[in-house]
Amino acid sequence: MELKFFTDTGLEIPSVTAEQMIEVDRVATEETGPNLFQMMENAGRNLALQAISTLNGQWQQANIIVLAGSGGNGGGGICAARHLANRGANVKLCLSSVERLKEVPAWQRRIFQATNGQEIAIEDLLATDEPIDLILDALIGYSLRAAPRGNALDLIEWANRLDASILSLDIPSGVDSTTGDTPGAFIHAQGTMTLALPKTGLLPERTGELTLADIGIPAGAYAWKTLQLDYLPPFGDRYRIPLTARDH
Ligand SMILES: NC(=O)C1=CN([C@@H]2O[C@H](COP(=O)(O)OP(=O)(O)OC[C@H]3O[C@@H](n4cnc5c(N)ncnc54)[C@H](O)[C@@H]3O)[C@@H](O)[C@H]2O)[C@H](O)CC1
Ligand SMILES: [K+]
Repeated sequence: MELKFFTDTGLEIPSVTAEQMIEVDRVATEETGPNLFQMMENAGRNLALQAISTLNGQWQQANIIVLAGSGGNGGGGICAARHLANRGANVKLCLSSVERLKEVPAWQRRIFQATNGQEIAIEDLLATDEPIDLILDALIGYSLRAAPRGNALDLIEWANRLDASILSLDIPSGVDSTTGDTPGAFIHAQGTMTLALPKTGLLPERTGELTLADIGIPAGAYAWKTLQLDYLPPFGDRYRIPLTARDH
């Protein structure tokens, strides 16, 4: 099945495999900019705003949990947790693998530690009986390898058992971003905010409501000789736009 993705103004946005998205990231970081810190900041800020919209005016009373992995996906989640905490939201951050945190997500964590938001250990989160309104899923993005295991698996199963609504960053954790396959457990998301371009595996039955977020990548990166994507900037005066996937 091949999916095509359209904005709410009817513009088609090219979709990319994980391999192509990794090349977009390489072109951005090595050739054109923005660098990883800048892209992740845009990802996290957009995710915080998307969380606030999802909570429909109730965000100041809501209990929000951010689940963050050790890579780029987790870094965007930690950044969103900071933006929410900076606005006085009640947000707790749970890291699936503190010891494997990569450099840029570790930097995000360091900044988060200066907010009023709290970090919560996995054991405490799994045992909590506090009501939870919204979970931000930033455990695994396009670098999923095989079925989720270890702490990531425990957190995916925990999140799916609750009544809370789940908003995934880039792709629901456990879903293969190129094929949409699920080699094992995966997050059952009500919404997914994907970054920069839709991924070929963002099947509507897996993503829930799909949103595309601008992380500041310029048209010249998409037109780079190794990519040559047919891309028209879709955002206008917005940073997040609804996307619809259609089967072709
Ligand atoms: N231009 C962009 O779109 C940008 C995207 N960003 C985000 O970064 C992720 C990709 O980041 P990466 O560091 O490559 O890895 P992930 O976060 O996807 O994965 C993290 C981590 O997960 C572990 N893992 C993989 N498979 C499993 C498994 N089966 N079980 C348990 N754990 C698993 C593995 O150890 C990885 O290290 C992308 O999706 C975007 O969200 C950037 O933030 C900005 C630019
Ligand atoms: K995710």
